[in-house]
Amino acid sequence: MKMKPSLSIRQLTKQFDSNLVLKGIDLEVAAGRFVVLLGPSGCGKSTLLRTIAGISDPSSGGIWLKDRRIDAMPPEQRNFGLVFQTYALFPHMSVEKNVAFGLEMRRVNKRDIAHRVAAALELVGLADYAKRLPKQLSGGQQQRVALARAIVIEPDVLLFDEPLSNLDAKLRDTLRDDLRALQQKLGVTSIYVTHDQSEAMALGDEIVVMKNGEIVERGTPIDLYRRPAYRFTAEFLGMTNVIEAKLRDRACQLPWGDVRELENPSERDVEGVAIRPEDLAIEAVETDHHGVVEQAMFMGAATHYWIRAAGKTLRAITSGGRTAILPVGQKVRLVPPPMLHLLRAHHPLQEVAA
Ligand SMILES: Nc1ncnc2c1ncn2[C@@H]1O[C@H](COP(=O)(O)OP(=O)(O)OP(=O)(O)O)[C@@H](O)[C@H]1O
Repeated sequence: MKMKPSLSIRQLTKQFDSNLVLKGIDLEVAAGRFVVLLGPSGCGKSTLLRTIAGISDPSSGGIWLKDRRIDAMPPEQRNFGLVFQTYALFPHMSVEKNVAFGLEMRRVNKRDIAHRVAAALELVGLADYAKRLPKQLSGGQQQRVALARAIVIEPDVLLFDEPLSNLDAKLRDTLRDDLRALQQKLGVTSIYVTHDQSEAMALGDEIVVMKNGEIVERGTPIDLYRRPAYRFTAEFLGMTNVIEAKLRDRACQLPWGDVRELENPSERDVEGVAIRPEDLAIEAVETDHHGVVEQAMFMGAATHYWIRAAGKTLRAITSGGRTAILPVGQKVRLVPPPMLHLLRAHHPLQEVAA
């Protein structure tokens, strides 16, 4: 397999009129890595992806593919494969013609085109659909055609902008798993935009968390989930409870009196401790309670609780559906894990600016 290049984005900004949508993005994507840009609507993920694709020009900064600067290059010369939320297939062309289009533009010879189109359709599981028109396919199949069209050109980089969001839940999971397997097989450097945290965790070698046109932090899904530096990441990635606690040396005291050790006691500018809902056990009690069940929702594999305690609503998730569900109004004790993790309030750029 040909070695795929890395991608470097340096000090990239994008301004629409007076609106600074990207505020100096620095991002390295190592060769063959699958990096997910995750953040709430409007944080600039799509703008960043479109700038990498060359559909949108940066206001300042640069983009390098290995050591070749590409930000002034027209999109068609970048050799990037793009897959968008809307499939953007040519409606009057068959599946194979749609997939062949990029190769015809590159003046690849006919025999090679036929061979490569067949191989790409095989890879996305559509070998039997070559002669169909897009309208004769389901949404999931149309997105597979778009994927075949993106990979058939043997791209240096694959760019995805919420490609699964028009599909229903079941199809979305299947296509997500297939997409990941395909990316690993091809080893193509990939950037994927989503606002869905579970999609980001399932797909990414790394997740880059964005907020207001800036990168908050990046890391592997496990690191960001288990040890986020910032409150924003913790809340965006796992509905984490953030609790104001009194800090005492290497430990903290929770509002209901319990004392717990800290995983990262030397952290500065902290906003609270993190307790993920699945780590917060609850016990029904009659006296000495910490909180009261505000809402309970049975979800099959788990039951989700909203507990009113310490002046706020905390989330708790208990696994298994075998035990009885605690009723609304039930008094409970909260049992957090023995070791807690401190969260920082500000993200790095704010700290630099301060
Ligand atoms: N062509 C444009 N002209 C003016 N403003 C734009 C343009 N494109 C995007 N914006 C603005 O840039 C900001 C970031 O938009 P962008 O689409 O990149 O966000 P996003 O994180 O991808 O959100 P979503 O998930 O909703 O697409 C928004 O405030 C948006 O209104």
